[in-house]
Amino acid sequence: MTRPIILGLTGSIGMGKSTVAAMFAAQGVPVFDADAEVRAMQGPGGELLPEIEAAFPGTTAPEGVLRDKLGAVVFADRDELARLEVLIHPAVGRRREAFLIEHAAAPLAVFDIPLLFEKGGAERVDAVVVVSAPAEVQRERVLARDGMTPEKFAQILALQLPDATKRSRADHVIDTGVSLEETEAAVSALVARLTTPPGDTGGPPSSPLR
Ligand SMILES: CC(C)(COP(=O)(O)OP(=O)(O)OC[C@H]1O[C@@H](n2cnc3c(N)ncnc32)[C@H](O)[C@@H]1O)[C@@H](O)C(=O)NCCC(=O)NCCS
Ligand SMILES: Nc1ncnc2c1ncn2[C@@H]1O[C@H](COP(=O)(O)OP(=O)(O)OP(=O)(O)O)[C@@H](O)[C@H]1O
Repeated sequence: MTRPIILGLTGSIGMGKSTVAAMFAAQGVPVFDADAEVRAMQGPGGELLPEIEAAFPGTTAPEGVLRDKLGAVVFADRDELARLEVLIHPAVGRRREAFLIEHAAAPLAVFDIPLLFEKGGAERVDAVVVVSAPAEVQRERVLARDGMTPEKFAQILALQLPDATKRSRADHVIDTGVSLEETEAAVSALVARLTTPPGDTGGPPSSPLR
C-alpha cells in the first residue's frame, strides 16, 4: 500500500502546535489531530465514555467527560494518568490507521501528536517537527487561557519532556516565538522541501528525512 510521508508534529503545552497544524492544513496537507480525536471519543455519546466512567466513577456525564474533574485526578497522579492512557491510546491508534487509509495517496501527511516523544510515537513517523518558543512566551500564552493556573501549568510541564530535549530530538524545529507570518513561511518552506522530488528544481537532491 502506498502511503504519504508522515510528519509528526509535536511541542510542549502552548508552543503553538494547533496553530502550526492549521498552517499545514491550509497548505493542503492532511492533518491527523490526536487531541481532537480523543475529544470526539470523550464527547456526547463518545465511544470511550463507558470505559472511563467504569475506571473513574463520577467523571463523565451524558454530555461527555467532565474534563476538570478527570484532569484534577489524573494530572496530580501519574499512576492515575497511566490508567486513563491505556483506555485512550489504543482507540487513537485505530483512528490513526483509518486516517492513513483515507489519505493513502497524499504525498505528505501530518500527525499532530502532543505527546509524540513521551509516548513513543516518534518511531511511527518519518520525521519529527517540533514547535518551540521561548519559555516566557509559552508561560504567557498558557496562563492567559481560561481555567489555567500556575499550579496546573507546573503539573502539566512536569509530565512533558523539556522543550530543549524535544528540540534536540527533532528533525525540524519551527519557531513560534516570531510573527505568525514568519512561522507560516517556515511551514511553507518545509512542505515544499518535503514534497518536491529530488532534481525537480534543478537544485541539489533533497536530503533524506532522517
Ligand atoms: C484528562 C483530560 C480529560 C483533561 O482535559 P483538559 O481539557 O483539562 O486538558 P487538555 O486535554 O487540554 O490538556 C491540557 C494539557 O495537558 C497535556 N496532557 C494531556 N494529556 C496528557 C498526558 N496523558 N500526559 C501528559 N500531558 C498531557 C496536553 O498536552 C495539554 O497541553 C484530558 O487531558 C485527557 O483525556 N488526557 C488523556 C488523553 C491523552 O493522553 N491525550 C494525549 C493525546 S493522545
Ligand atoms: N508565530 C506563531 N506561531 C504559532 N502561534 C503563535 C505565533 N504567534 C502567536 N501565536 C499564538 O500562540 C498561541 C498558540 O496556541 P496553540 O493553541 O496553537 O498552542 P498548542 O501548542 O496547540 O497548545 P496546547 O499544547 O496547550 O494544546 C495562539 O494563540 C497563537 O495565535
